[in-house]
Amino acid sequence: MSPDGTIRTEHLWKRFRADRQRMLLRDRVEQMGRRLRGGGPEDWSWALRDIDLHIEPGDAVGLIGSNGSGKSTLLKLLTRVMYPYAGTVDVRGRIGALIEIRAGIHPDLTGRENIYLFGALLGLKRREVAARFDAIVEFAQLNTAIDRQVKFYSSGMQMRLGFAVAAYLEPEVLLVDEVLAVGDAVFQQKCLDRMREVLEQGTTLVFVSHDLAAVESVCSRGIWLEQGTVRVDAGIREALGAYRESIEAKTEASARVGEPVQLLKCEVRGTERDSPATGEGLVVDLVLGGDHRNPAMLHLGVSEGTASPVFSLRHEITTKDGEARVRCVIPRLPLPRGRYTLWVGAYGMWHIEGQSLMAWHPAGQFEVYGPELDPPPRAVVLAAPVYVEHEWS
Ligand SMILES: Nc1ncnc2c1ncn2[C@@H]1O[C@H](COP(=O)(O)OP(=O)(O)OP(=O)(O)O)[C@@H](O)[C@H]1O
Repeated sequence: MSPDGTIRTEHLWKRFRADRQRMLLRDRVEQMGRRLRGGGPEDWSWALRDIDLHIEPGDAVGLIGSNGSGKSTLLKLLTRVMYPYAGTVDVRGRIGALIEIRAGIHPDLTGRENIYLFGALLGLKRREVAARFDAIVEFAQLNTAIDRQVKFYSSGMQMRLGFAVAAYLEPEVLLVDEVLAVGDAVFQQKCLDRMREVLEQGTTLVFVSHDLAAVESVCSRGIWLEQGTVRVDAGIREALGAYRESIEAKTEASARVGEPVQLLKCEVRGTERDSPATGEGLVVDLVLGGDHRNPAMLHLGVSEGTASPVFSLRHEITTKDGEARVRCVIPRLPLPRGRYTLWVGAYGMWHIEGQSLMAWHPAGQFEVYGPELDPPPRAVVLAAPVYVEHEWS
């Protein structure tokens, strides 16, 4: 028999009625028409297709993937708030889960009652819950609100209570979906710290988040879901690298034909040598084309792959005779060693300010040579890599 903390799924399939999703009027009319014509087969869409997973006790797994790829559905099947269409789910040991803010929290009960109820559901004795009660209230920063009915809590308070309960009642498996989306920065940091603590105690963690830096800082294994199937299951860096590359490729693939401003050429190099290096000069040469006569604002950004740049710069341009040549020189590049993506976009300044003339898109990748960043302490997540010149004495 597998030890507590093991998660195993075999040939897991889950489907939903497509018409259960939000429908437009035109979809409803079409659906009614189908029914009137004598029914016809129901529309199903597969949220998970043949998922085989094996997670060992103490593993820290980051579940990543675009919206609708099946991450939340997979967590719901693991907690059994939903059942699969086919296949088996086997999760050993007590499960602490924060899947939806309100999941498992009863609005008419007070915070205190919810904590005891949740503990009882996990099979803990009242005494065992009492021993952890103060830690939960302190973590969730609820103080006197703990004796108020949960329906009067803000969504942030409910989330804090939900996470504290899930993470402090010593589960053997902790499943966490997007906790970072609601809390403020300090609370996000506390959640990440707590996840690391429970991992050190041997708990198995499955963490879903779109905050890839946070996932990387907590997880050692990454599973990338795409359209309900496992696309990559590997070490966290490898999985995140592959996922980031695919995001870029997709953005690039969404063709920019027909836009008023076109990027005709883009070159990135160092000033001292061809390859850019930390603390040395960087030159970006761009040639833009198009028939846009009015001035436009050109934005240029550098990212680690996702559309959110580490920094962005802007410059006013005008395309004369259908062309504009722009050079941007950054005298001392503040980026550590790594692979980066250059993003560009152009936006209108007159008539309709901010109108997209060339959508924000990746224009190319470049490698930076130089020192690696000093690793931060375990409890800290770096949002973006910046190399800061410094001296110690
Ligand atoms: N209760 C439901 N009824 C109908 N369809 C659903 C239901 N729950 C999920 N789906 C569908 O299943 C697919 C997977 O959804 P899921 O919420 O698991 O994705 P996700 O990867 O968690 O997305 P996100 O990153 O947006 O949270 C989507 O197409 C979604 O519309």
